[in-house]
Amino acid sequence: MNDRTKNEFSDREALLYHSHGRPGKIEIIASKPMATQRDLALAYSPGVAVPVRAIADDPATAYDYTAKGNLVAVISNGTAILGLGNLGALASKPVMEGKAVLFKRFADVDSIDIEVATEDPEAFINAVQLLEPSFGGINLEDIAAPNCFIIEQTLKERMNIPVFHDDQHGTAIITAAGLINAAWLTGRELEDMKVVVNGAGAAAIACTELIKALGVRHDNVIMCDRKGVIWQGRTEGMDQWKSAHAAKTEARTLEEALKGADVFLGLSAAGALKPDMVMDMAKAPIIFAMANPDPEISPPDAKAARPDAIIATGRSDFPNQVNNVLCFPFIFRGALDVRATTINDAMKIAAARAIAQLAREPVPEEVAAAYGGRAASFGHEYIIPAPFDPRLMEVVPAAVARAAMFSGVAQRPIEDMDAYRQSLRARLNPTTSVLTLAYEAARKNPRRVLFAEAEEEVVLRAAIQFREGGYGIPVLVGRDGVRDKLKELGVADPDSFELHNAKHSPLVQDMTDRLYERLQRRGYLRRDCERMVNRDRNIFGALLLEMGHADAMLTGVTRTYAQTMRELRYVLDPAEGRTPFGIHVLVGQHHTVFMADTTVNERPSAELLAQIARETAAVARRMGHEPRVAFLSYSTFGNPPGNWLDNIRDAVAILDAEGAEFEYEGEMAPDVALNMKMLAKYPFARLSAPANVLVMPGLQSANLSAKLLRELGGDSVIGPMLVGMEKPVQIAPMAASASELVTLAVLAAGGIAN
Ligand SMILES: NC(=O)C1=CN([C@@H]2O[C@H](COP(=O)(O)OP(=O)(O)OC[C@H]3O[C@@H](n4cnc5c(N)ncnc54)[C@H](OP(=O)(O)O)[C@@H]3O)[C@@H](O)[C@H]2O)C=CC1
Ligand SMILES: CC(=O)C(=O)O
Ligand SMILES: [Mg+2]
Repeated sequence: MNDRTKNEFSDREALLYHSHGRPGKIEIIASKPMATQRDLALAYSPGVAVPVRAIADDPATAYDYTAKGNLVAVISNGTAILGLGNLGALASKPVMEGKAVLFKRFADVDSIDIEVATEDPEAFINAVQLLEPSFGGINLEDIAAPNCFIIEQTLKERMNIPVFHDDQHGTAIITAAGLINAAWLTGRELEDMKVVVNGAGAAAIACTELIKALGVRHDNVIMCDRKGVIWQGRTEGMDQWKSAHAAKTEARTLEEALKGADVFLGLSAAGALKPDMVMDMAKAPIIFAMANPDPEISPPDAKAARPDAIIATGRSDFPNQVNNVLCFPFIFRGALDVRATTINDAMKIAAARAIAQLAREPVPEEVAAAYGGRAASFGHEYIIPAPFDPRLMEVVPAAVARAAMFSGVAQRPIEDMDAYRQSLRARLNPTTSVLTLAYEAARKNPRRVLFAEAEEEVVLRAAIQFREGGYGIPVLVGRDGVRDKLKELGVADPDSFELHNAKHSPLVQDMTDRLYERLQRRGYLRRDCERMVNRDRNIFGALLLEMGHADAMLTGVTRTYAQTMRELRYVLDPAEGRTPFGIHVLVGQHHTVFMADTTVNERPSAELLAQIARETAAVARRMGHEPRVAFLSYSTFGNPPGNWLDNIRDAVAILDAEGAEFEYEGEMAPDVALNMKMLAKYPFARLSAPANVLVMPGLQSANLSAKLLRELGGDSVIGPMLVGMEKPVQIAPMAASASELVTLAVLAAGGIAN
């Protein structure tokens, strides 16, 4: 099934995403040096024996000497994979790997997936309980009811670390948060609401229990399963967990149950709710269709049937994503940080209330972009924060940690809550967040980005991703065969891509006139210009940009950087009063460093070094970092002496004279700039912490360093970003991947790099 109409991607792309490069979504990275014989002697035998003995003497020290305290296992037997049913342990692995990386992405929790091939609850319990030494917490996932209840309850009793069945409690917490807000918006009290729950499995039972604990009355809830209403007296297909929620009612079908109901909570399967069933619901009904990947009813169908409804789904591509991803990373973060022995009801309710409260608060400007084009103020289309809202990381773990401390399950209470909240913020790499925000800003304001080298498969894949991610409209430059290639890449409607080919373009005459006007006094004849327009894709593309057929341009994979720059400069000028230059951004989990000028100016003057410092500091700020600029040199404050230092010293003096409003210092060697211990040897230096903006003394050292880091460094590298051109244009590295190209296209369109 190639399902582009339903999803933002085709099935082929989903498979490519998973198989590309290293198969799967997860890898393990060593957190300690492993370079030398001595490192190995410490990491493994004989050094490792020392922590072994320490842990044997005092088991609590495992949290000090191993990764246990920040490590969660995501464990499944694959009996209820999303709403796809029992497809087995192996088939659940992509989901479990996905959950593991979401733990890392959203809350810096290290996580590993474990698939256990048994449907026998006792065998499953035995397997998991034996894993206690390895982990700080256990996240059970996609295990079908009713065995999931037995499994979780037994493991909670037998294990002394948090055990949390995400489909039950993560879902219940986020459902409760959404429901509290939807009730508030529609002027309802929880105790008066008539609720129909469709599904009677892991998620449905736990959601029902939590909303009842929060005030929804037992008599006001009707639960349905595949056989219809679970009514008091029904015997078929029952178990003790369903019986506990059996209703005293004459209704026997979902349709009957929904008459006059205020709320539909769907935790069942795709398409279970038909539009005509919602017609008889109460005024301003609340419809949470949470089955994944496809909801019980699509939001457009629900909206068409009931325009007055508040509608939520489990998906990210509709407003109001009620999905446990909003909960599980953050609840574990809080639980791990206080070394909680369990995740109890007080912690769950604290998480639900914190999430509900966050949605009611105004969204700060720097977070607004995270909401893309969607409503970002509390209302029908925004009852719940989006998972990539960075405030969740600060608010939810802190609420959970506090509740754990008050309810007496925290083994290591937090002494300074303010400092803890700060440390939570620091765990999120701002560049990752800013890139997310840049992506969302692009979705909010989609621009036309010209991909000048559309014959290249990598460029076409980037253009497809760019369009289907909703980041903007790709404008392609390439020959006619490009449409066949689009088809080969799974695009059903290649004609819907705007393609410019100089061979047929009616714009060539006009372009030639413009180029001739620019170049006639630089020794070019009109026929030279005509040839350039017809033959050079960068010149042709830049003219399209110049003439307003695109808002930004991306090129670079078929020619060297310098050659591409030369071609672009026939058409495009630097922005007034600025000299273009390049920035590489080095992104690690715990640090981000901006390095400039890595691409354009061979020996920058003092004035240019000062401009590079100023503008790179501004880019760093736009990406969420308070800049601390170091002017790098082989020499630190005059030692060793040399002839190349004057420019740097003059650049510092220029910034002094103009009263630059960021920290800067120089000249200094990279180890001084980046290492606090070295920096401390120069107490007069005006950097309060290691530098995060490195202004390089010349292109030789800058370009070499950037390329070495790109090829050898463990961190990921963004860029180079070209800044200072009159029009947003980016030159990608020749070896750029499709996702690197998409990032550059987004940065160009979104203005971060300009
Ligand atoms: N948005 C979110 O965050 C989450 C969503 N979910 C979704 O909830 C659903 C259930 O997951 P989970 O509880 O883990 O699975 P379970 O297997 O434990 O439960 C499934 C339940 O759904 C019922 N069901 C299935 N089809 C229908 C139908 N057509 N009409 C009525 N009831 C039906 C089953 O009925 P019976 O008992 O008769 O077999 C069963 O009670 C999935 O679609 C899942 O994706 C789950 C967790 C989180
Ligand atoms: C979101 C989730 O956990 C599920 O659909 O199973
Ligand atoms: Mg699940």
